[in-house]
Amino acid sequence: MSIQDQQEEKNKAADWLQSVRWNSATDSLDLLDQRQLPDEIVYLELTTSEQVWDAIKQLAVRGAPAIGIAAAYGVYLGARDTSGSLELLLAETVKQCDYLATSRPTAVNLFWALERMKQRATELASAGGEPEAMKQSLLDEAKLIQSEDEETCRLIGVHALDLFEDGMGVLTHCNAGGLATARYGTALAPMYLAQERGIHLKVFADETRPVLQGARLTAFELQQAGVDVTLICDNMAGVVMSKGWVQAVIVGTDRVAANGDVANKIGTYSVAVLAKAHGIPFYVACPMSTIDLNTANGADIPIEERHEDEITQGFGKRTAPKGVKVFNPAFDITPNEYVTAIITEKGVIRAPYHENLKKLFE
Ligand SMILES: CSC[C@@H](O)[C@@H](O)C(=O)COP(=O)(O)O
Repeated sequence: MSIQDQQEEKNKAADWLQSVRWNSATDSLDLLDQRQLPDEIVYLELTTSEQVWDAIKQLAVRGAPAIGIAAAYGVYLGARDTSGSLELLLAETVKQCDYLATSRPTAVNLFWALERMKQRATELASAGGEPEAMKQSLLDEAKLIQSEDEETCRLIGVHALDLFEDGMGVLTHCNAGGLATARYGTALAPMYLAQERGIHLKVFADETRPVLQGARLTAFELQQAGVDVTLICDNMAGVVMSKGWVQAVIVGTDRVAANGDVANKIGTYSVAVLAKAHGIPFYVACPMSTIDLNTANGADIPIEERHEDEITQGFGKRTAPKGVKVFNPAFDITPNEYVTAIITEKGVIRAPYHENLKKLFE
């Protein structure tokens, strides 16, 4: 059975909540609408690349690896109705990749996945053959991106768990869990593996203002899995650290620059500073596809700014005066000196990041 078929079998049999699911019966992308969690489990049935673009923009699917996977399927959806030659199909595929790349700017996994789809399309077109076969191969590539991510996340979990001990308190920010990836997550992968192995970790989940990925998603998925999780407001991280309840912080990331600066959900930088002040290690977990050696440092990472309503009337209730000035960056940069280690599928990387990140790709 090919890896793509295995992915589809897994999808059918999944006993965990999948953020992204290819539905071969309807030839559609079934996306878990994360905006509706934890209240409702609703899958959107997407059949066009415009719908995928919108789902990424509106955070129906979010988290760097999951965005990349969804976009890869979006390329297929956008290109599949093209009729005519291989050249036309290639041109349409490239157009779809460029279009989907405009949905969100920070997570480099989006651009990584789209580049991979473009390269695959170029290879297929130059190899010749039937356009229909090329379309199928594009779909297979998207499935491959998804199944590889599952394995990658599991490996990240294995390496990260080596840094933790039974009974430790671990704080996390935002959601870098199964919902943000194909499965397991990055920062949450060691928590799932710890549970499989009977190791007890006590997780503190920051609620993560303004759109509460920590409360709605991290607390939800860990609770569903039976992991010991305590939800705190973002401004409580200092107090739980000062009480000695946290022995490690672990977060995901949307992009790691060549010098080890890390972009992640707004508020991550504050957590890193607090961790340093309390002598607590601050770990960043990510697949290698999140490391961007073409971006020299954090200042060069584009930071998405989102609508002011997320702050002034998030979830439909007005909580700030109309017309007040608002600043709403979705991400911040944690400078590399705050990062104790970066955990990838290939192992644990420590400073000097400039050299060690580069070595990772050699
Ligand atoms: C494994 S997901 C890593 C990051 O993408 C995650 O921590 C994060 O910041 C997500 O932000 P979001 O705006 O919800 O897409």
